[in-house]
Amino acid sequence: MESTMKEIRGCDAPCVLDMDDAATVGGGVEDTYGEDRATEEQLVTPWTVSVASGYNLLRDPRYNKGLAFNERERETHYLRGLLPPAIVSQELQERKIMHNIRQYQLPLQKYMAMMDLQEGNERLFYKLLIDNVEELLPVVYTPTVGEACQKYGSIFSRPQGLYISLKEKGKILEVLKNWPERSIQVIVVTDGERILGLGDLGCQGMGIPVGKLALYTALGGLRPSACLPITLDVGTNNEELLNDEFYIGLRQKRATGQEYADFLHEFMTAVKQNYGEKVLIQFEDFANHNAFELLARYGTTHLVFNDDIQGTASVVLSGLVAALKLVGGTLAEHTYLFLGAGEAGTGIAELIALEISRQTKAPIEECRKKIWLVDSKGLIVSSRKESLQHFKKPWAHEHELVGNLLDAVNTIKPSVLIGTSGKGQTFTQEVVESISSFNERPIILSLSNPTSQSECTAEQAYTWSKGRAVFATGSPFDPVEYDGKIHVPGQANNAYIFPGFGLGVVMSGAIRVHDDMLLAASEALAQQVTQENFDKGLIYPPFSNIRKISAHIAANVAAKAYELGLASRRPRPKDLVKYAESCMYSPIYRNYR
Ligand SMILES: NC(=O)C1=CN([C@@H]2O[C@H](COP(=O)(O)OP(=O)(O)OC[C@H]3O[C@@H](n4cnc5c(N)ncnc54)[C@H](OP(=O)(O)O)[C@@H]3O)[C@@H](O)[C@H]2O)C=CC1
Ligand SMILES: CC(=O)C(=O)O
Ligand SMILES: [Mg+2]
Repeated sequence: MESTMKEIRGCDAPCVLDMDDAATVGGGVEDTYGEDRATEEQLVTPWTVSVASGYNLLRDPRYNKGLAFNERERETHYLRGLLPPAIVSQELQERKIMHNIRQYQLPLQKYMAMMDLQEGNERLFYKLLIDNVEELLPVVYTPTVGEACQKYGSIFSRPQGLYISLKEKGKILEVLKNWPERSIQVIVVTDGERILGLGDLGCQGMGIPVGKLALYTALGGLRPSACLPITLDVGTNNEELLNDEFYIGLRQKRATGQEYADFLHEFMTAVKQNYGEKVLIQFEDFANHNAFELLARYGTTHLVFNDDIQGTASVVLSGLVAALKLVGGTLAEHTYLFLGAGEAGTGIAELIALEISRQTKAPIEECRKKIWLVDSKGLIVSSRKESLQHFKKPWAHEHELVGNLLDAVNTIKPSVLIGTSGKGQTFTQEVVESISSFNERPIILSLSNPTSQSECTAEQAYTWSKGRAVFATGSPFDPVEYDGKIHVPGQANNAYIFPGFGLGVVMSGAIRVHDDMLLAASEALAQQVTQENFDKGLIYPPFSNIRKISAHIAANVAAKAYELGLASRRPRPKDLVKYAESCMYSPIYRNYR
């Protein structure tokens, strides 16, 4: 087919796609905002495009290069006198900033230095993050981002992302138009009600979408300008914040019921109207009483993905598949016990059951019986069914009541113990010793974030299991020496999945997320674990290879989207891994004419 080609947004290198994908108006220019179609009575936003130079260029994070502007650029862009004479390379700038960041004692100081850099020189920020990912991930992401959200009001200097509060009800579309970028591919949105395991942080949850999207770019190669962090401020029930003079959000209790639903619906409608069908909307850190409903309600009309339910499930399934190489057996031959039956817990449980069903051809209802969950009231069993939230009901198996985790471990005798409770120190010595007494190599995952909420520490897991646990955590822990051997805990965090998953969705032009795409992401991640990793007890590959890993995840996800008929970008690239790599944003400075 003869097709007109154009550059795909979000691709650093020119990528080829079919012009038929883009809605065009006369003259071939996209009328994304309907300005050309607007009647005289309709209001339009007066967008202008200008070339930055001089002082404005130095103040524009996207184009600022600091002392890396060369002589010619300083001349042609009116920078003479605005910079000292030295010209330095991006590499030297990177070394200097890393040196400075390492001087800070407190993680929060490092976080603030990174945020300053992001707001001052975007490419340098991403170069640092990509080149030093293992060192800086805990700074811009969990655990430090949790502390940053708790103190967001005090450390707030310049706004990041888009704040949409109840005050903007009826005007959400207009608010979206205030955002300076027009070609958005991924939105991460929160309402701040369940920020990590820290509870309701209201409007201060903004640190999470900002951090997640920084990872979309650094780890997954999505262009920064294509990423939009959004916080929906529907109030907060956190009394401490409501009484905090530095709190930055609405001082009112959370909207609920119809008011909440209408507000969210206006938001979802406005996003589609403004950015089209193919913007990926990632729900993040919503409380479970809204999260499941939002996913179900918008899963058939919008391109939505819940990171806490789906991304976490995909990363944990991958870790379990890899762990089988260390402990033996098939997924179906293991018994699983969760502490925590919310978004993460039931999301993971369902994907494990789905994969077991796929492997064994047994009905999913049968496969679920291998999986048990404990919530704050004890083991989830059939006699509790009536009072359970809907997402727990499939896990209410026949069993007598069991009141606590230790008794559940002793009764169920799991080989895999997974913590998704948001409560720290709940995998006690007795619990770890018990599971280690009937498993040669128990699999123990303490997924709750941040570090303070981890169900147990790495040191506790290895010591109490006498070095036998296959162990991973949601937030990073240092390696532990036990009995003369170094044990390296992996980081079981959805950060392995969502950046590559998002890239796969965007590059294939997928119009919906399907469970099989989560399985494809999971499978691709598990394939990246090497023998060298296994030898250290790792069930995840190191983050230092994450861009390569993300390209493989993206390719597998895109391949599945094509197979399912959900991909709209034609023609399908032959080599999806190469294509994914070619689409990735590079933070290297550009030369300006
Ligand atoms: N590593 C990763 O990639 C990810 C980690 N997480 C972490 O997982 C944690 C949970 O998140 P999420 O599932 O969304 O939260 P939810 O609020 O949806 O679920 C929490 C669950 O834990 C249960 N629970 C709370 N306290 C206890 C307790 N003391 N004993 C037993 N059960 C308890 C709750 O019980 P009840 O229902 O009775 O209230 C609920 O079922 C958070 O810390 C989050 O940071 C989340 C996503 C990804
Ligand atoms: C990692 C993550 O998404 C969470 O803890 O909520
Ligand atoms: Mg989350």
